[in-house]
Amino acid sequence: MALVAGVDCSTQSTKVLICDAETGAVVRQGRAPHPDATEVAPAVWWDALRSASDGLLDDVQALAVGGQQHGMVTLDANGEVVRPALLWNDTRSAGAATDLIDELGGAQPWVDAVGVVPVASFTVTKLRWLAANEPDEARRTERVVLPHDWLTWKLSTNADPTTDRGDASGTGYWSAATGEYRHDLLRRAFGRELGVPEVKKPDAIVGHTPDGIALAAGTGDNMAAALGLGAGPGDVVVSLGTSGTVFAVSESPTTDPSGYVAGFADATGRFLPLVCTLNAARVLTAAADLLGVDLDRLSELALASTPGAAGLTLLPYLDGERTPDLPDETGRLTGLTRANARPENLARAAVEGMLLGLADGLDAVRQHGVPVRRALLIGGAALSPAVRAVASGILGVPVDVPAPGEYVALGAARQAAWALSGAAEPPQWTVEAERAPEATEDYSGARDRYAQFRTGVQELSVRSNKS
Ligand SMILES: Nc1ncnc2c1ncn2[C@@H]1O[C@H](COP(=O)(O)OP(=O)(O)O)[C@@H](O)[C@H]1O
Ligand SMILES: O=C(CO)[C@@H](O)[C@H](O)COP(=O)(O)O
Repeated sequence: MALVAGVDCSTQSTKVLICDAETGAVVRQGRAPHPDATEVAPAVWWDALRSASDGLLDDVQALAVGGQQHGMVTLDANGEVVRPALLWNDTRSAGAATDLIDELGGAQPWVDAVGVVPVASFTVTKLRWLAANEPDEARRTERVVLPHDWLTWKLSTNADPTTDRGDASGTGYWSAATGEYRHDLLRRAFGRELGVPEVKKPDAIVGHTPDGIALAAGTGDNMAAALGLGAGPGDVVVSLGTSGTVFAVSESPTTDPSGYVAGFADATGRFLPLVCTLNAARVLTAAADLLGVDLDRLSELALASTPGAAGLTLLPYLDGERTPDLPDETGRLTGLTRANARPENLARAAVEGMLLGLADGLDAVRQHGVPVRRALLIGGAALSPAVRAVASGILGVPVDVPAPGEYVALGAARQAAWALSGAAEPPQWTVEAERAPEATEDYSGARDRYAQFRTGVQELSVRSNKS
C-alpha cells in the first residue's frame, strides 16, 4: 500500500493525516496547536508540523501542505524570515486596503485585474502596511511567500520556494483568470519589486524532502478542503473553523466588485468563488466562556431555545469583520429584554449569528451563478449538535455533514496522491456524509432582523468614516 501525507497548517493548529494513496483511508494522524495570535513566527508552524508528524512519516511516498490563506511571510536575501507572518485575520492593514482601492480608481479595476477587492486579509495590503510602517523590515525583504509555500520549501531541498494557483489567487497580485502575476500591483503596494514563488501545476511534484518524500505543490486550506471533499457541481462547502467560509468549485472565474465573493482559483485548475467571515467557531467559544459552560453545554442550551432566539440577535463581529468589510467593528447584541435574557437564548443567538452571516454568503455565491443543491458542513464547529440542527433552516438548503474529519489535510493528501500517480485526474476517494435534519422551522424572521441590524451597523460605519 502506497502512503501519502496531507498537512493542514490552519489558524489554530497543524494537522497531519497519513492516507492510503489509492483509497484515501486514513491510517494514522497527528496534531499540534498554534498560538492564539494574528502574527506568528513561521518557525512556530515548523515546530508544530514536526511535532504533529513525529513518527508518522515512515514509508510515506508523497506529501502536500494545505495552509491558511493570505499570510504574509517575508524573506531576506538569505531566505531568512524577516518578521513574524501577518495572518489572514490581522486587520491592521485595513487602511492600506482602502488606499490601494482609491489609488486604482475603485473596486472594479481590482476585480478586473486579480479577481478580488483588497481587504485587510489579503497579502497585497499587508505588503503596503509593511512598507509604510516598518521601513527597516521592508528594506530587508527580498521575497514574499505564503504559509504553505514556506512550509513546502522548508520541507524540501529546493533552492527556491514554489506555490500553486489556489493560494496565489489569494495574494491580490496574481490573477486566477489569466494565471499570471500582476507585478505592477505588487510594486504599487510595496514600492518596489519583490521575488515571488513560481506557480506550479496542480498535479506537479515540486521537490523532495531530504529523506526522498516527493512534495506536491500544496495549496490554500479552502482549496484543499474542496479537493478533500471532492466537491462537485451543486455542492457548496460551508466551513466553520476560525474563519467561516462558503465556497464552490466553478468552471469559470468570478468577478464581484462588491468584494463579497472573492474570485479565487481551486486546486485542480478550476476556480473557487469564496466568501469568508472572520468570525466562526470562536464565536461559540466566546459565548461558552461568557456563559461559563463548555461547548457541549452551549449546544444543549442553544437547542433548548427556539428559532430566532426569542428575539435576540448577535452580529458576531468579535474580531472585527471582513465580509461585510467592517474591520473595526465589534460584536453587537440586540433585542435583549427582561423576558428573553436567558442563557439558552444567548447560546442560540451565538449559533444563529455565526450561521446567519454565512447564509448571506451562500446567497452571494448563488447570485454569482453557482448552483446550490446542498451545503457540505465542515470545520471544528460542525461538530456542534446545535449547529447541525439549525444549519439547514438558516442556510435554506439541505445540509450534509461529512464524517468528522480533517478535510483540508485530506485534500492535501489527495493532491499528493495525484502528483505521485502521474494520472490526469486526482484519485477517486469516497467521502461519507450524513444528512443533517431538514429544516422544518422558519428562520425568515431571524434573517430579516439580522439583515436590518447589519445594514444599520454598515450605515453607521460609513457615517463615522466620513466624519
Ligand atoms: N464540539 C464543538 N462545538 C463547537 N466548536 C467546536 C467543537 N469542537 C471544536 N470546535 C471548535 O473548532 C475550532 C477549530 O476548528 P478548525 O476547523 O480546526 O479551525 P482552524 O482550521 O481555523 O484551525 C475551535 O475554535 C474549536 O473550539
Ligand atoms: O482567509 C481565509 C480565506 O480567504 C481563511 O479561510 C483562512 O484560509 C484561514 O482558514 P481557517 O484557519 O479558518 O481554516
